[in-house]
Amino acid sequence: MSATIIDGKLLAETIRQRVADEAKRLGITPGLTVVIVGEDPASQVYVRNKVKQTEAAGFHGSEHRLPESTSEANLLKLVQTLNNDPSVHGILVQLPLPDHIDPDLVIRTIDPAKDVDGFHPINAGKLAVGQDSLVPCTPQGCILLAKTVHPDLTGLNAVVLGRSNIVGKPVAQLLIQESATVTVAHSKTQDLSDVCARADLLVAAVGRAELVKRHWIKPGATVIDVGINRVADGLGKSRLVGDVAFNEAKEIAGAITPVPGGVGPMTIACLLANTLKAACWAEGKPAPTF
Ligand SMILES: NC(=O)C1=CN([C@@H]2O[C@H](COP(=O)(O)OP(=O)(O)OC[C@H]3O[C@@H](n4cnc5c(N)ncnc54)[C@H](OP(=O)(O)O)[C@@H]3O)[C@@H](O)[C@H]2O)C=CC1
Ligand SMILES: Nc1nc(=O)c2c([nH]1)NC[C@@H]1CN(c3ccc(C(=O)N[C@@H](CCC(=O)O)C(=O)O)cc3)C=[N+]21
Repeated sequence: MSATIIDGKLLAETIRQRVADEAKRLGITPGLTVVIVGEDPASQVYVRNKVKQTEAAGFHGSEHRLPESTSEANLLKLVQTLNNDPSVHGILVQLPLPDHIDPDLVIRTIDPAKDVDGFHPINAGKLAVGQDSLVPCTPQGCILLAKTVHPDLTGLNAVVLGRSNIVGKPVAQLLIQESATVTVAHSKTQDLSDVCARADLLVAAVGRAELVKRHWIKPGATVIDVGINRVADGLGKSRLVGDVAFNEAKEIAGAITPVPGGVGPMTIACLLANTLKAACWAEGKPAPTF
């Protein structure tokens, strides 16, 4: 039997529409600023989509492109200027940054109230202790996609493959909050395929093209594929694949997200939702949830 393909593009569209409607209803024009240093190709894809969708939602979008050679001090100065600009409700500094810039220092410099990525230690800490915060976008997207299959995640055996601060760890935090039973696997995990094969819900966020094979998946499981990996298509061009070998995985999974068209679009939808939340806080209005 072939798995249900979870349509992230469609759900993302629905959420973006709701966010746009709420902003309009509240009479707020949220402002989102993206800062990009250098020319990382993954970031280019993300920024292209983001800019289109920010404007389509009626938000104010702006972009700062800095050359690869920009100094850390220069970037920190820009972040401080944006922190002090009341028309900017959300600040996103594209990662990865060039090697001469410390990403943790940059993240810590962003005002936590404008940290729409949810990467600041204040926001990571609030998420860990269950306080209202700006929650990382991709992990929020993963939960919303999983809930299209399992509206209640209580008691499910969830395996998160990957333990990064931006995806794996916050996904695990959100799943704990949803009362799933959570295992976090990573590059030091023994018997990785067996661990994954026990999952009712498998979230793959490793950044290894098509690492997760058919036999890693429990029959009927729900698979959320976070990976965005660009590989050669053999015809001199490139295509995107996930961390899951989709064609074989869909033969055994109960439901699976595609790449593209799965988690990626949800990340941007949740970014807009976070920006609206930050704007509501700034204006002293109650923030809607999605
Ligand atoms: N769809 C979207 O919106 C987004 C997609 N992404 C994509 O998600 C993927 C993961 O991103 P990110 O979390 O930033 O990546 P990181 O490289 O920061 O983390 C990767 C994690 O996977 C683990 N890992 C790597 N290789 C293996 C392996 N062979 N076996 C087991 N575990 C392994 C690492 O383990 P260890 O800790 O032991 O090193 C680490 O915990 C990437 O493809 C990225 O492009 C990222 C953000 C948004
Ligand atoms: N500070 C920061 N925050 C991030 O959230 C962040 C980042 N830096 N750096 C790069 C990664 C990667 N990422 C993606 C988000 C959406 C798509 C996306 O929209 N993908 C679509 C389209 C892909 C295509 O067709 O080109 C899809 O999967 O369907 C891709 C990649 C966010 N990231």
